[in-house]
Amino acid sequence: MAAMTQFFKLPAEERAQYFTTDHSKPIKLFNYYLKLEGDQHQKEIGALVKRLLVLISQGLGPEEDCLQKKLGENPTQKAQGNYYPPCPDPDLTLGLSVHSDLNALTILRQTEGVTGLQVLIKDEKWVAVDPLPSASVINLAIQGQVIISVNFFHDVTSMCTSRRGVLSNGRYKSVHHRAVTNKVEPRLSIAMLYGPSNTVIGPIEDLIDEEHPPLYRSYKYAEVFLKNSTSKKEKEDW
Ligand SMILES: O=C(O)CCC(=O)C(=O)O
Ligand SMILES: [Fe+2]
Repeated sequence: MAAMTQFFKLPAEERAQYFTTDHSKPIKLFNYYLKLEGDQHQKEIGALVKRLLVLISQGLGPEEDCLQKKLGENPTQKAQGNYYPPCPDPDLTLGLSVHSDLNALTILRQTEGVTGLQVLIKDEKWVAVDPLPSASVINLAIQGQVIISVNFFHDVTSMCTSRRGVLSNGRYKSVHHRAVTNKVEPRLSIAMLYGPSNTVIGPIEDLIDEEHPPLYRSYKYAEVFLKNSTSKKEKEDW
């Protein structure tokens, strides 16, 4: 968090050297993606991701590595830093507009003591997911739309679920969420995005039968979400 805060305090010209729309660059300033590699933190995240995937797989019923297998041999792992300076009139703008994450799961760290993240729950209500000390927010897109807070040592401490027609549109996306700003405090969040590379996304075979047919067609992840050439409109129509 400290390194990312320093980064966003750099003069704009210095940050500008990282600006690129080339998605193959390991460091890019665009949606502020930074690739994490090889440090202790990444190992902790890897262990947390594995544990979560096993727990979810167990909850679903089949083998405990079924989700890990679904994500393929080389799952992608990226970090996105979001910096929200104080805003004189927070009612006029959002820090990050409403969206769904397009990966399998997101682990989010937020500045302690500063509210910002909100999720959309039933009846179109926005609910704040405030930072808990030493906790991360886990945003899942695997089987539905669930936000879990876990502490960093992997005990699930609280769970706030929001179900808005889970997988009703057959997409591989998380709960709708957004970030609001406030007048006083700057806020930083780091989202660790963990997802498939170019594997085929579809239901786990053990969970489908004649009574429970697939609700959507299988597709290659990269085909739909990662191609820069795919327009927003085409993605929505898909
Ligand atoms: O700043 C936040 O809490 C939200 C970040 C987020 O949704 C994202 O990076 O995808
Ligand atoms: Fe997000």
